Amino acid sequence: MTNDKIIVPLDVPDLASAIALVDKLPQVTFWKVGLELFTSTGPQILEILKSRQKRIFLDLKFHDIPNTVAGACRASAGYGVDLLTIHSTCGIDCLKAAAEAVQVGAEKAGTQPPKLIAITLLTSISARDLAFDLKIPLELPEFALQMALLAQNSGLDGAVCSPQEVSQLRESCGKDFLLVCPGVRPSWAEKGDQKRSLTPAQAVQAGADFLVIGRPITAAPDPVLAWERICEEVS
Ligand SMILES: O=c1ccn([C@@H]2O[C@H](COP(=O)(O)O)[C@@H](O)[C@H]2O)c(=O)[nH]1
Repeated sequence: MTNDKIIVPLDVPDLASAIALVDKLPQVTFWKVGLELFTSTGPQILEILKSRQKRIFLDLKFHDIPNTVAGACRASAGYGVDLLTIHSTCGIDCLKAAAEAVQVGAEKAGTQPPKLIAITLLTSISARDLAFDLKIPLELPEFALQMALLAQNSGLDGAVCSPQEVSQLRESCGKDFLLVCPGVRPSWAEKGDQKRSLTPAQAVQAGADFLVIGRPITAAPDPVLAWERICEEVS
């Protein structure tokens, strides 16, 4: 069974483990490469995924000053990946510079630019963490919405949000703004460090374009069975 809405993260320490996971789950069409694997292997994993006709979400969550982030976005766009992340809290100048940089980088490399999407608020942050640790004086849903609108007004293609905020963001940002949801947990899976989760079916019903689901699949005793159960629930 395949489902193009589900992105599976390759959160593993090295190339051999990544290839083993891709081989174990040939049904998965969209893989996410994040900080751990990219730091350990560099772009080699991207070439391997492309040679297997997989779609790629390069989730490096850039957060720096505009000049530095623009350089990183230009370089990333040259890899021909499908999705790329930056934090909304980089600010408007940085978001605008990043949006322009992916176009320039892709054009220079002769590839399609990735969809640039902004992290609104990490799904591991609770309302309590936001208020008491980060001292943000806005209600969590309002903060996530403002971060999504900042990204949209800066010319980005979409946002990463928890499934708990997706319906509100969909209503405010419109149908063409990509909404990608990590923090998705089937009822039978452990939440781990995810603090604002919903089930796969609930996340899709709420308006998510893509679900990022990792450990419930990759750490399951039988990853293929876990994948099948989730695909069934979503369809
Ligand atoms: O707010 C965010 C942004 C990114 N992620 C990433 O998604 C996956 C989730 O993996 P699970 O194993 O399903 O928890 C992971 O790679 C994170 O880096 C996120 O969780 N929240």
